[in-house]
Amino acid sequence: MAENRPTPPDVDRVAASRAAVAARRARAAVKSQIAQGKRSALDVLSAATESPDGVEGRLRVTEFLISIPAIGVTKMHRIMGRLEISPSKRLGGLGKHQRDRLRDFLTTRTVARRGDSSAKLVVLAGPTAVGKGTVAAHIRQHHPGVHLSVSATTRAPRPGETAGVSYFFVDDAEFDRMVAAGDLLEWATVHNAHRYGTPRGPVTEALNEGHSVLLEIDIQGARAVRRAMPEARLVFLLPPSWDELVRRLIGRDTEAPAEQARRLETAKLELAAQGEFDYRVVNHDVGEAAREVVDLMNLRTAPLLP
Ligand SMILES: Nc1ncnc2c1ncn2[C@@H]1O[C@H](COP(=O)(O)OP(=O)(O)OP(=O)(O)O)[C@@H](O)[C@H]1O
Ligand SMILES: Nc1nc2c(ncn2[C@@H]2O[C@H](COP(=O)(O)O)[C@@H](O)[C@H]2O)c(=O)[nH]1
Repeated sequence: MAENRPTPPDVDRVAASRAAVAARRARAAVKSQIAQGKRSALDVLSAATESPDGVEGRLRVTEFLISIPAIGVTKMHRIMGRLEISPSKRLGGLGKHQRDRLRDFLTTRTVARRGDSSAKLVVLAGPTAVGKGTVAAHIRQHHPGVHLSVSATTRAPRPGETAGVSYFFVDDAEFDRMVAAGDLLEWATVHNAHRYGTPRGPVTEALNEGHSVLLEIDIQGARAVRRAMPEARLVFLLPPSWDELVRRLIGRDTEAPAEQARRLETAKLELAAQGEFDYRVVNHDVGEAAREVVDLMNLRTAPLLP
């Protein structure tokens, strides 16, 4: 009889295995809440962030994604690759940038799937001097329903530009801080000169509140948004011709000749990237181009690229 009594190590093992079973059941319950729509994936991610060793924090990212309706194994692997998260990671073990990418992905997916046709993330990009800023300013003035993201930049203000409206003008140290804190949805060094970035918070907040958001950014930024938020619509603004683009750049008279030449070199590469975009809009007339872009925010009239 005495030799059948559990020894202390046996008792520990039994307790550990009971705890493991209970933890597995708790994780299965969370997954089924997500699958049945009783709990949002964003809510589970927030709980995992707050308490990395809690039930949600112990969920593997792979099982978390698969429990989301309409995400199967193939799609899950594609998403993991795009978000650059290794399959062994648990929600609570994600680095800040990985967590930000996952949250951005879930936010745009949620907005897109709730069928709110008025809430779209649209990226307007195109070569230098094509008129992105002019078209964006026209949209700000005539289409108040569109939320225009205000970028941060390390370049100095130009005459007529207003801090907090045209850009948030910051120094290098502040830009470094924003990058390190994960405050930027994307950022890039543009024309080999200054850094520009999209503040993350206002974009996700506006989308969650059901507003359309327009980002007027360069092509590197557009590519980064596509990676972070695949539901975003990418619009490429084209000049009526190369000569007109050159005329606009020189006519704007905001860059010295050397900088103009550098921007035109970049413009050739940027024009070659137009095929990566979902839509193209030719900027013959500012009002018409602005209307086309706004139409695209509701995905109504403009044709999809082949
Ligand atoms: N449809 C248009 N017809 C004629 N001129 C235009 C048109 N759109 C913009 N412009 C002019 O072209 C010049 C460049 O426009 P803008 O500064 O908006 O370009 P951008 O694409 O924002 O440039 P960058 O990327 O270098 O900041 C400006 O002088 C602007 O007034
Ligand atoms: N990647 C990003 N590019 C941005 C952002 N904000 C603006 N831009 C682009 O920078 C160039 C130059 O702008 P300028 O005002 O100095 O002429 C232009 O192509 C903008 O679209 C941003 O947040 N991210």
